[in-house]
Order: sequence, then structure tokens, then C-alpha cells
Amino acid sequence: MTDTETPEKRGWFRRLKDGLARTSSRIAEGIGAIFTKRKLDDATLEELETLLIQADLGVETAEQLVAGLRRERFGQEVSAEEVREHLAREIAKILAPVARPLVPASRPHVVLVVGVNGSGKTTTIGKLAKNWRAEGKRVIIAAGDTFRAAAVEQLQVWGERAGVPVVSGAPGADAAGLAFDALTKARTDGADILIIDTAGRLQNKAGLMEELRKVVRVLKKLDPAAPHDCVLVLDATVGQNAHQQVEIFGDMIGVTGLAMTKLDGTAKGGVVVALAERFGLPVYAVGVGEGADDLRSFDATSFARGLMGLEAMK
Ligand SMILES: Nc1nc2c(ncn2[C@@H]2O[C@H](COP(=O)(O)OP(=O)(O)OP(=O)(O)O)[C@@H](O)[C@H]2O)c(=O)[nH]1
Repeated sequence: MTDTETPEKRGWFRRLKDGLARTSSRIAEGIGAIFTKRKLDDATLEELETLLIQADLGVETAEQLVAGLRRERFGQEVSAEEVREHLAREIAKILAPVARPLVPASRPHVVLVVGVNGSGKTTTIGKLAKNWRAEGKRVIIAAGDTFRAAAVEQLQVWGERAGVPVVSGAPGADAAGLAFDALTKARTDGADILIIDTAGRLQNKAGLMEELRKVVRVLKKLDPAAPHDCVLVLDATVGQNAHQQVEIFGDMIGVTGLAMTKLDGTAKGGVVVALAERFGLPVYAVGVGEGADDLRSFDATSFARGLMGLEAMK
């Protein structure tokens, strides 16, 4: 049995594929409608380009994908299946450089998690903690969105479930102070990873920027290399708005990688490809549901095939 055929991996591919169904059915149906016994000509290629742009893959990526297909097959009869296979291969090539897992390299490895409220930050932190715990790593979570009692409670629930301590402060406590205490504890306890939740009130951009920068400044007092990673959690249902969020948080604090959530709730899953092409930031994880097992590291081929509604590679 090859690595790609393990039952565990198959199970995840099925969930990923099902999660991407809204996006992939739109793409597959569109391609099916365009390529019914038709030669690959200018008109079909233009229709395909429009379809890919509508699926949020981005204008440049759509142009590039269509140009590749034109080079290889112009004037020939192609089936919808062949087009999907071709696109999946090319999309996998675009995604391969960004499919990098978050590998803790320092001890404690400090991961700051940022993103707008509701993007799935809390859930993603819970899932990451659980996955790392399952690998035998010692994890601590800091509930840094101190103004939102619900976020703190939710993290505590995830923490209890995963057997991970959650450091929290009084409501409204200084987030930077909490981060300092959490890193001190992580060092004392010999933790491998400290995950820090942060506020996501984008309505008050200046205040948020100040808060996040202060957290970083304070962490650096204890470890000049911290935070070792800054993960931006993006809700895939926002589609093209995700670009703006990468820019905003990138300017505010510097983003080292992305986690894409809620791919199951949208037909805009193609945005992952557009982001990869535009920013080249690693995609550490993708989420396709609310459950603990619905977040995994990102695999370029699986994602590309899921996006095209194709089965896993044999
Ligand atoms: N369908 C689906 N729902 C998700 C996914 N990830 C998170 N959610 C849900 O999205 C909602 C918001 O997630 P939270 O984790 O609370 O988001 P947050 O960014 O921490 O938001 P605040 O707590 O409001 O700051 C919750 O109901 C989650 O269960 C996902 O991959 N798929």
C-alpha cells in the first residue's frame, strides 16, 4: 500500500472532497457544459476562463491555466474529464510551493494566530492543539482575545478536550501581559508549542494594530525570535476579500502562513489558488467542517483534485 492509499488518508480525502463539493460542482458542471463534443477553440477557452474567474481562482491564475490548455490542446477535441484532469495537474503545480506544514522548530515554538472575528480562529487553534497533542507534543494555549468571554470559554472547552492547558486572564485583561505570562509558563513547563489567540476587531484597525504589535514586542523581551510563526486564519466564504485581509494583517504584523477555514460552506474555494499565486504564503492547514478532525495540513494534489471534483490519485 502506498502512502497515498492508507485508509486514514483516503478518509481525509473523502472529507476534503465532500467539503469542496460546493466549489467543485460549480466548476465541474460549468466545464461539462462548455466541453460537450466541442473542439478547443477561442470561444471555449474564453468561457473556461470566465468560469475559473467566477470560481474565485483569480484573473491571472485563470489566464495562466487557460493559456496552458491552449498550448497543449488547441484545435483538438477534448472531453470535460480531460480538461478537469489537466486543470487539476496545473493547479497542483501552483499549490505545491505553498503546501508546507507548520513545523515547530524552536522550543517553545510560539505561534501567534490572527484573523478577523468569526473567521474560525478559536476553532482552528483548538484543532491545531489537538493535532499536536496527538503527536505527543506539549502544547499551551493563551486566550489572548481577552475582551470576548465567549472566545475564552470556547478555547477552554477545546483545551479540556485536547488535554491542553489554557492560560486566560480577567475579562479585558491586557493581551500583551497575558502573552508574557503564557510564554513564561510555556518555558517553565517545558512546552513544545505555545499558541496565542488574538483579538480580531478590524473595525478598530489602529487599536488592533497597536494591541498586536504590543503582544509581539512583549514576547520578544523573553525570546527575540518570538513569535516564530504568525498564522492568519481566513474564512474561505469571504472569497476575494481574503486578499485584502492578507494585506491588512501582513502590514500590521507580518504573516508567515495561512489557515483556510469553512471551505465546506462556500463555492469560493478557488480563492486558495488565487492567494497562493499572489502571495506565495504557506498554507498550513485547511478546514472543511466544525469537528476536531476537519482540519488538516494542506496537500497540493489532494486539494487540486478535490477542487475539480476528481477522485484521489491512484
Ligand atoms: N463549516 C465550518 N465551520 C467552521 C469551520 N471552522 C470554524 N467554523 C465555525 O465558524 C464559527 C466561528 O468560528 P470561531 O472559531 O468561533 O471563530 P473566531 O475567529 O474565533 O471568531 P470569534 O470567536 O468570533 O473571534 C464557529 O461556529 C465554528 O464552529 C470550518 O472549517 N467549517
